[in-house]
Amino acid sequence: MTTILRLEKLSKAYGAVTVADDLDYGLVRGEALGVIGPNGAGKTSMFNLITGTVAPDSGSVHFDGRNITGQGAAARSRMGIARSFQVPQPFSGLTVFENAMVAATQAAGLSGGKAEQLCLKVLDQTELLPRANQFAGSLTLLDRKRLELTRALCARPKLLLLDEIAGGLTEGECAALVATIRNIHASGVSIIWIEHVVHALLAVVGRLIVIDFGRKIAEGAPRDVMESREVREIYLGIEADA
Ligand SMILES: Nc1ncnc2c1ncn2[C@@H]1O[C@H](COP(=O)(O)OP(=O)(O)OP(=O)(O)O)[C@@H](O)[C@H]1O
Repeated sequence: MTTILRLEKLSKAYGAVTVADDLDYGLVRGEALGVIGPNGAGKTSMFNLITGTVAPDSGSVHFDGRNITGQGAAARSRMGIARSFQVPQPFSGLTVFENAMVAATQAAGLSGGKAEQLCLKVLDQTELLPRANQFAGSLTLLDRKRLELTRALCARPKLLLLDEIAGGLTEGECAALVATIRNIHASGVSIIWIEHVVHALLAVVGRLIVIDFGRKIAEGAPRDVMESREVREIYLGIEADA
């Protein structure tokens, strides 16, 4: 078992607001890790520190055997780190296929037939192939989320960061999205998934961490973590001895 990602004593503050406080954990290659925590706990900031759009005040990020702390976002993307955003950000005036092609050419650096082949493979995996010629702006919320996954996968990532991708979906749509994410994970991509829709998260991840005020306050098997005093007290806002 090798570690694909390691955060070492990572800290970041915006003035008085601490978004990362000595964050320290690793991700095994091929693992799916879930992240939960209250609003404003610093979860998205953690993704910004991993993707390199934000620099830490101290600590380091290691990916695929290299210290990448000094690397920018573009370099990290080329190394194999991709993310989906909380609010899907497709090019609405382009078709689904064209959106995928932008990612395959810009992020994966492919061209011509190779880029097209990758797009078709990913669209099949994300179940968007039947919508390939539809404008992104006309997609349902579920399909916009699938397009967000498609764009991230067309960068050919080793590590996929999912930021609250299940929010706003109906139960049935959520189940369909979970099936797609399980499929992506089964193909070998390592995943870190931040999610408030906990039952969706638990259907995919093998380990869970809890972040509060930028600190990792619990970590372990999902069921143990969900039943822990820290989660009851801080995440669910229930007194531990209630
Ligand atoms: N660039 C910034 N400048 C100043 N404050 C920031 C900046 N980015 C984030 N913050 C603040 O840091 C805190 C953590 O934000 P972050 O988005 O990381 O939390 P989160 O856990 O992802 O929250 P949510 O679950 O609501 O998405 C918030 O109080 C936010 O307002």
